Amino acid sequence: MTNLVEIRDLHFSYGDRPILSGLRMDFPRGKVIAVMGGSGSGKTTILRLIGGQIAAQSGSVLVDGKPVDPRDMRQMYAMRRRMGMLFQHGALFTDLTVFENVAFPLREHTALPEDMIRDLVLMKLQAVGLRNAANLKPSEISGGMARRVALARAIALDPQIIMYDEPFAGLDPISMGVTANLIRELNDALGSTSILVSHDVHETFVIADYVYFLSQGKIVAHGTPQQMQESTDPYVKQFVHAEADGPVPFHYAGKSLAEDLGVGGRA
Ligand SMILES: Nc1ncnc2c1ncn2[C@@H]1O[C@H](COP(=O)(O)OP(=O)(O)OP(=O)(O)O)[C@@H](O)[C@H]1O
Repeated sequence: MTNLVEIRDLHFSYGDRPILSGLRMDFPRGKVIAVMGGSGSGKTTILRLIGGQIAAQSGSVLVDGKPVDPRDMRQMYAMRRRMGMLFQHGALFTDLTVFENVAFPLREHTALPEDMIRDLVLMKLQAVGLRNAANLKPSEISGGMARRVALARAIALDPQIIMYDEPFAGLDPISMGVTANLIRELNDALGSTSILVSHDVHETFVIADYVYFLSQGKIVAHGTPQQMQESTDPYVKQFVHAEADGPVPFHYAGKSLAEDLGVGGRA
């Protein structure tokens, strides 16, 4: 099977508020797949459904051919061991050193002897260029370095799937480029499949093999970064060229301003 993750006819709502409707997405093995879209369009929700933190009302999420079922604790534990996640605010443990932060998942999920944990942690830190920062605390490193430590921690168990939620948020342009290159290099070195949620068109298009554009819980466009660059679709154009005006809504859906102000009419 070429797809490591497959989403089919997926519908998800929070209470009676529909968030995702009729989603179909493929995440082929070995590729970096980006999910882009406006704020609140449901990108993080997709990651949480793949990670089994929430369950869809209908449709399916298959990981390596098996349906993700959050109620099946045993299966979820085994699946999550093969997933690395780097969340937007995936903060490091501030009281632990860089070394101990990266060692954490190894200690949690394996019974490896200490000398092997040490070698694995140092190899992961070497991969992100921070082997010599192993003994520092998070307060002693920069924001860009902290993101790289979080990356080393996310790949500590050599995951099959690595999910990134806004990995470039809050980084300076140089750290952004470094992080983007690392995401691609680590994906290829580990032979994993990366799912990248990002707003940052430039960095994302440099490293992604394929891009999905989400708007209001639906896929509105998909293709290679080059196809997206050349797209004439108004959603894609607005997003790719960072235009303020276009179909991507600025307001959170709900009552009109006129209704809220009690002045009648429809805005
Ligand atoms: N626990 C929750 N309960 C109710 N609604 C939620 C919950 N989490 C998210 N939502 C809503 O679901 C919608 C999709 O959220 P999601 O976090 O997936 O969006 P996103 O595309 O990742 O947005 P952003 O880019 O701003 O992080 C949003 O409108 C949000 O308000």
